[in-house]
Amino acid sequence: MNSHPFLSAQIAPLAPADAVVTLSGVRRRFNDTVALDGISLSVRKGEILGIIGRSGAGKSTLIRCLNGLERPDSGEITIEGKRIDGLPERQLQPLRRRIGMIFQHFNLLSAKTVEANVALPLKIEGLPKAERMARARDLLELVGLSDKAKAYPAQLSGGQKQRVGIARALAARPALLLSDEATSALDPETTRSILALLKDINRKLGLTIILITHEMDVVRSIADRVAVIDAGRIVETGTVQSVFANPQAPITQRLLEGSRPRLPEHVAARLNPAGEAIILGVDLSGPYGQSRFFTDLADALSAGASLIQGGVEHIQDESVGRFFLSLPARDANLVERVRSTLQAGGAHVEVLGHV
Ligand SMILES: Nc1ncnc2c1ncn2[C@@H]1O[C@H](COP(=O)(O)OP(=O)(O)OP(=O)(O)O)[C@@H](O)[C@H]1O
Repeated sequence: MNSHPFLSAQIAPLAPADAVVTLSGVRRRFNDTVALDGISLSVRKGEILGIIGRSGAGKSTLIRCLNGLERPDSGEITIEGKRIDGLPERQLQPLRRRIGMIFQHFNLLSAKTVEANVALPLKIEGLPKAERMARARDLLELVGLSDKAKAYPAQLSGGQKQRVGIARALAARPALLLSDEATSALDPETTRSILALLKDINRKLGLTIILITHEMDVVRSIADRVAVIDAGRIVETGTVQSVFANPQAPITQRLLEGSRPRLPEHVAARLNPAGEAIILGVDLSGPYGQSRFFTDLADALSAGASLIQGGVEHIQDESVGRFFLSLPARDANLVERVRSTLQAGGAHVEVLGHV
């Protein structure tokens, strides 16, 4: 469900019983800059939440508050039911181990082998060598790098380095994996393979993942839910399909611009409050987009509507579509019939203007 852009940041949602992470009214300012302006959200066990926003929106500050590197000025942060805001450093350390992190530039130690990098968090924990090496071997198998255990980071590709980063992040069996722009430095094909690996690990281990990114495609391919952050506030949350099908906040619409059909420029430039043709924007998601919509669309086209532009795509297992139709403004009955039929099917229909 989409939340109202102006309410979501201020009203703390009730945390679900199986929440791994809960933030409530988290604020952080740096002198005159408000980096986080009352962030409230929770992440359920086994969920993948994508947090997306432009540069400067507050993503890094949010991550740093989650892993205890930054303290909020006010508000509460709970990880697995324990308040972490305001804890002294000594008490933060064991809680920090409950959070695995992967980074854009991998942060591997170049002088250590792949298996030593993976086993490092366990060495810090004081696990005996045989146990940590056995765990490193299991993790390297999980990420498909068993044959690189003795290699050094410089001998690996970017995608392989990130696989090592993922294995290392999982070493201490974290409750939460934080991914900070983990695919931003990778090419599209490698990005897809890393995202598929994260989804696979999420399913196999039931691992909760927060993905911080500025790329909608990352969110689209693996997140269950998305939270859009802008100027330190959550301006929109919802399932990935609902946010892609019908983005509410202007910033979400801008972030999605490149990945959804748009009204052609020459039509958009001529939009007016009055004119011969009414332009409708139609957003749909779910089963309606798979069959009945096209029957209804064909009926509308044969009755006098024209299709300007549009398409349907699959987001994970659900179809999401966006279409632009033009209808003769003088035929009010037709306009109303098309509108009510599409709405009855579950589409969101909006009059964008006239040309
Ligand atoms: N230590 C700091 N001192 C002063 N201002 C800061 C500090 N850290 C962050 N800010 C400011 O807070 C705001 C949010 O910054 P933040 O780094 O969290 O954004 P971001 O979404 O992670 O951006 P990017 O995607 O570019 O990394 C920005 O205006 C930034 O300049």
